[in-house]
Amino acid sequence: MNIVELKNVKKIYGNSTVVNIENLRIKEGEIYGLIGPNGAGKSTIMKMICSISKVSEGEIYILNQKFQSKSRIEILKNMGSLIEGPSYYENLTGRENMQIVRDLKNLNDEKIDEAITIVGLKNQMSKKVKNYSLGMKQRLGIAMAIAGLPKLLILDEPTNGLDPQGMDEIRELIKSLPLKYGISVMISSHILDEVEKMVDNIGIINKGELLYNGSVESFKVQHGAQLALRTSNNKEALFILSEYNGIIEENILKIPIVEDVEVGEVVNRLVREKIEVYRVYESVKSLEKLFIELTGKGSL
Ligand SMILES: Nc1ncnc2c1ncn2[C@@H]1O[C@H](COP(=O)(O)OP(=O)(O)OP(=O)(O)O)[C@@H](O)[C@H]1O
Repeated sequence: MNIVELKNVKKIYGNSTVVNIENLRIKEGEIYGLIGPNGAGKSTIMKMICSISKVSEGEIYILNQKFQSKSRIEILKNMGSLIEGPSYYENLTGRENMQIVRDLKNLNDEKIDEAITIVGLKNQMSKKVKNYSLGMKQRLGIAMAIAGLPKLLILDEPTNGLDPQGMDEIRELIKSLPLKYGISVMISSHILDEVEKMVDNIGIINKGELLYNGSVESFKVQHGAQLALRTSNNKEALFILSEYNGIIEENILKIPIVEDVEVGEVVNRLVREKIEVYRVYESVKSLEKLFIELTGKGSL
């Protein structure tokens, strides 16, 4: 089942269309990464999914239910979100903040304890939030969003500003949510390497449009896999294989991936020209590089 589906969704501000998505689907049980540079439209998409911002055109379905004013409250019960930072009270303790969430969401203490345990803040509840580290604050924000175990959790750049250890903790936490607690996750980021490690599928977005939607692996195969060769004379080899428009990077000759049969031919041609081939392997570009190629600019 799709947990989220966007059909021909547009967000228009005045004369500018900042989001224009024909089709975007997130399956139940997956972690989906929405990736794009600043201003690409990630927050706007998430806000529309959470019904914080109105859709200008098109339809959004959550768990196959169309978002309409009459179904809104029922649908929102199945969702938790953390968009534009958690909204906690710095001068209150973690527990007091969670008690506010308990009352707002009409939950019991058990549900609150469950959320606190999932995010690993059980021993930090009596501290005031202003004394929390940034990572702890993010985890508290996630606890607030997952209290009551919603079916879908929406996180806008949750690892922003965290140190590597804090990032790792949040990543591990997010990774545990679908299998252990049945929570599907939609997460946005402009730092691709971070997301790559935890998502099942990605949507690459630029200027409000979805440029790619699918697995990280098939994205790499479609856009990034190359044949890498280490030879006795890369420059000569590059010339011999000139029709491939290859490049030499760090002493490795790289050409766009060719069929298996063609790989043999490529090697044979080089050997015939007295070039020794020491190594042949498939090299995959980093998502960051692919992203720059696809959008024409860096993501940072
Ligand atoms: N209330 C608004 N009025 C007019 N334009 C807006 C409004 N909110 C957002 N935008 C525009 O919509 C575009 C998408 O913004 P959005 O915040 O969704 O991008 P983003 O991908 O989340 O980027 P960031 O990571 O910087 O938050 C931007 O060009 C932004 O200027």
